[in-house]
Amino acid sequence: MMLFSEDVFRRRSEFGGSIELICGSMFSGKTEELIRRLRRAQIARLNVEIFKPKTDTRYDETAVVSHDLNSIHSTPVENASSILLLGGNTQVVGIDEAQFFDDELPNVCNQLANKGIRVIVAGLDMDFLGKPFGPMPAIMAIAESVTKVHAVCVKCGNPALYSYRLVHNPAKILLGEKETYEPRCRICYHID
Ligand SMILES: Nc1ncnc2c1ncn2[C@@H]1O[C@H](COP(=O)(O)OP(=O)(O)O)[C@@H](O)[C@H]1O
Ligand SMILES: Cc1cn([C@H]2C[C@H](O)[C@@H](COP(=O)(O)O)O2)c(=O)[nH]c1=O
Ligand SMILES: [Zn+2]
Repeated sequence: MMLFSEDVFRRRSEFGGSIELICGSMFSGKTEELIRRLRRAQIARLNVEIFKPKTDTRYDETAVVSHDLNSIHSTPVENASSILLLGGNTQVVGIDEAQFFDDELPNVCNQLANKGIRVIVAGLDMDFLGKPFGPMPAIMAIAESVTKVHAVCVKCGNPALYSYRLVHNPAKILLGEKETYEPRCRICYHID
């Protein structure tokens, strides 16, 4: 049984580049799924480079870290174009917290994939208002594979697709964890 559609897809694109997107709310397992795919690539002895935006300093300056503290080394970058400066023998590129990158990110992903690189991107599809977040919709449109993962709604236990902000702050970007956000399903998100 195939658990992830990306596995089916990879058989077809073994020798070519591609873009895979992992999206969902906070606590939905995006980072864990990203790390899982990247570790498998490392086990296959492929040259893997991982990037995250410099602004995301939550758990660690240089590592991509999941809420369960599973981690993998990464390079923090100032903007999307910096990702193109990677070493010449890179075969797989991982990008976490893609929603924080600038609008060049889709173009950067396309350039890498067109060079034969497997690009795996993870990020929030919606902000706390339920609006599409940054470059995520554009990456969705150009990706070969899109995996939407769900957290567990903290109110009712159903699959959650929203990140509910618990504090009053209208800024789009507000780093935080459980004290600031909780994952909620459609019904519980709209209740209050
Ligand atoms: N409400 C929740 N629903 C699902 N997972 C949760 C929840 N609260 C905490 N977690 C933990 O968060 C982990 C996922 O973390 P992570 O991959 O960093 O998520 P994301 O990158 O999507 O924010 C889960 O494996 C689980 O242990
Ligand atoms: C919804 C929402 C989230 N953020 C911030 C909060 C966290 O620091 C990250 C998301 O991290 P995760 O790996 O997906 O858990 O994004 C934000 O700045 N604005 C928002 O609207
Ligand atoms: Zn709910």
